Amino acid sequence: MGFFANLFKKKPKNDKYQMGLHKSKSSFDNLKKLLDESDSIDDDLFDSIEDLLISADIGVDTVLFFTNELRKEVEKQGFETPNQLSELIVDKLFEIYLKGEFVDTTLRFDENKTNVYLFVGVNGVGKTTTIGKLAKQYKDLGKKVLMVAGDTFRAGAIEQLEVWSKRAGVDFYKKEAGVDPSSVIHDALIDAVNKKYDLVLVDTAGRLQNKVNLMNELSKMKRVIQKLLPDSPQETLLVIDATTGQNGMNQAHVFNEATDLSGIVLTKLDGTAKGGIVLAIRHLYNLPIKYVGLGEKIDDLVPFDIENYIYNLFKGFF
Ligand SMILES: Nc1nc2c(ncn2[C@@H]2O[C@H](COP(=O)(O)OP(=O)(O)OP(=O)(O)O)[C@@H](O)[C@H]2O)c(=O)[nH]1
Repeated sequence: MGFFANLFKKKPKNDKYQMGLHKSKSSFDNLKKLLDESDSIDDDLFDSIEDLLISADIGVDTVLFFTNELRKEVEKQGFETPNQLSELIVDKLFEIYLKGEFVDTTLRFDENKTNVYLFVGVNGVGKTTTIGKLAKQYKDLGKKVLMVAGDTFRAGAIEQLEVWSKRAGVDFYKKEAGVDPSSVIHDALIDAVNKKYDLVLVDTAGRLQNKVNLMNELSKMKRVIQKLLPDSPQETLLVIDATTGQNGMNQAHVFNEATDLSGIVLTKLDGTAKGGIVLAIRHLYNLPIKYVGLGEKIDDLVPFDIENYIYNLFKGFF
């Protein structure tokens, strides 16, 4: 059974996905309109499909790869009417995402240990908000959580994180602004281990300097963490704002080269019609998207689920 048949039999349902992908769905509805209104499968149709998918931010390289695969399959299966393409498009999008392997989107969490998650990414992408939302989820699971203000650079960052720690009902560790972030992390971790915290969520400064500085700063933080906790950080998550499109892709490129990322949190998916960035990131960087932000409220962060994602983009098609 193909991905398509499986998916639409199962009908994965999650209201948050449905609402959060509302804008992106409109881009994909245009694709349906295009297939409905076209008379034949020809180069013009493929060009229009490419334009539509590029406008949904799937990215030029990924789209060209995708339509190439689509053309091959159309020829192989002898399809003639545009509507026959719908199922094939769903199957091929899955293939692009899965690449023939199981994509593990769970966050690594070692029971009976102090786990450390490091959040990196440029200013304003939603790091603080994401840390607050995730803190609440782990707290609700009964875990002892500490939020650490590792962004000592930007005025206001420490206070903003503190507000979120209160909202989530978890503890907070800070030093004064301007202090070396690695020293904050070091002292926070000693405290966290002594007090048996299950999870430490570390915010980091979001300035995108040159790659060498970024690399040095991140590797210093990791050295400090690993000296105290050799298996940590369990996760180094790059936070990307889905509304920034190709800019977000460039950030993925720079951070991926500067440090070992374990995954991505894609925020503000609710605020864009360009939700296709999910596929571009996966196709080009092989990084799993582990969580997506689907709104500003504390509950609006959900584990990324490719089935829910594709189902909610294609729901009106069939
Ligand atoms: N709609 C929507 N807004 C979000 C989401 N995540 C974060 N935001 C908003 O994005 C803005 C920036 O979020 P922050 O968490 O302050 O971003 P940051 O990366 O910590 O920024 P700096 O502290 O400047 O580095 C805030 O207004 C958030 O409410 C999301 O998933 N959806």
